[in-house]
Amino acid sequence: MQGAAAAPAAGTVLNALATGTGSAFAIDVETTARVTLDDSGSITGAITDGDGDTALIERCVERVVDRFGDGQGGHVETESSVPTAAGLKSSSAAANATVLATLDALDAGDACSRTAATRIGVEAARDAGVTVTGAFDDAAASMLGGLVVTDNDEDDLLVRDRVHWDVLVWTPPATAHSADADVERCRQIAPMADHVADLALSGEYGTAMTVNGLAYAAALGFDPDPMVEAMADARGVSLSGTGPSVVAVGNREHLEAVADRWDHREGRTWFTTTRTRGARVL
Ligand SMILES: Nc1ncnc2c1ncn2[C@@H]1O[C@H](COP(=O)(O)OP(=O)(O)OP(=O)(O)O)[C@@H](O)[C@H]1O
Ligand SMILES: O=C(O)C1=C[C@@H](O)[C@@H](O)[C@H](O)C1
Repeated sequence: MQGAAAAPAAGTVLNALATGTGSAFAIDVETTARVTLDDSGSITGAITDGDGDTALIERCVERVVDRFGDGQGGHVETESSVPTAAGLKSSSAAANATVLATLDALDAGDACSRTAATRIGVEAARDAGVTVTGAFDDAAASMLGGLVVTDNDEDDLLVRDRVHWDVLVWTPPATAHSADADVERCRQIAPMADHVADLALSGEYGTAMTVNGLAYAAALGFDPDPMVEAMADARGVSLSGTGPSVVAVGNREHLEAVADRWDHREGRTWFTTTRTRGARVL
């Protein structure tokens, strides 16, 4: 019994750590998961070309088998072009790809809606301790594609919209695991997060992103300079997730000027686009 699926990474409009309301959009880099199920009764995981923690993907297989299978064991392996712990939702992409690949292996894709599949990955992320709120915002953006606004306390989708932006990403060499973020500091900026939620719910995504980026950079101790350097040429720019990546959206011509300014920075500055298509079975 074999299955395979791929899911995209995402960038942030509103980080949910302050209030539980979050917003994110899918970007065109993805993680692929291949799942083989057998009668061994135990589940193992591997990351191609990586030695990261496989607890999340193993837990995803386990949760899907518990619900739709018959006690199968097996193996899951992911391959990814999404940098890990960089703020680009690598965990959500890995979880979604694994959940869909396992459903595919069980031939149970029709028995589980995409929203239900997203919630299984979110529960697995909570089990594995790689998230603060469950990150239903990141997971829904990755699973459904486009831009979402969500209530992460209830794992509810509030808005799904299509956006068509070029996206410039600066990924510094450092990493920052979401689970290690200073949640108390983030809660102190709740009034700003409420304002960002209002902007996002009225479709002012670019401005929402920029206010979010400045507020979270201040709360989490990141340098606001890359955002200041982008503001004149980007529709919106934000620290993504709990950092350290910074994501600017707009059109390519204007973002080239931002890329020139970011190029001297340590790490990688790279272009992608938003993505309307979410996760897919291969
Ligand atoms: N390709 C992958 N295969 C398996 N597990 C992965 C993969 N990518 C990420 N993970 C899991 O997700 C964890 C990283 O989650 P974390 O939330 O810290 O990073 P992120 O999702 O990239 O960041 P953010 O939530 O700020 O966007 C890793 O420790 C690992 O357990
Ligand atoms: O772990 C979490 O709960 C989160 C992590 C970041 O990606 C945030 O952007 C997201 O809103 C919530």
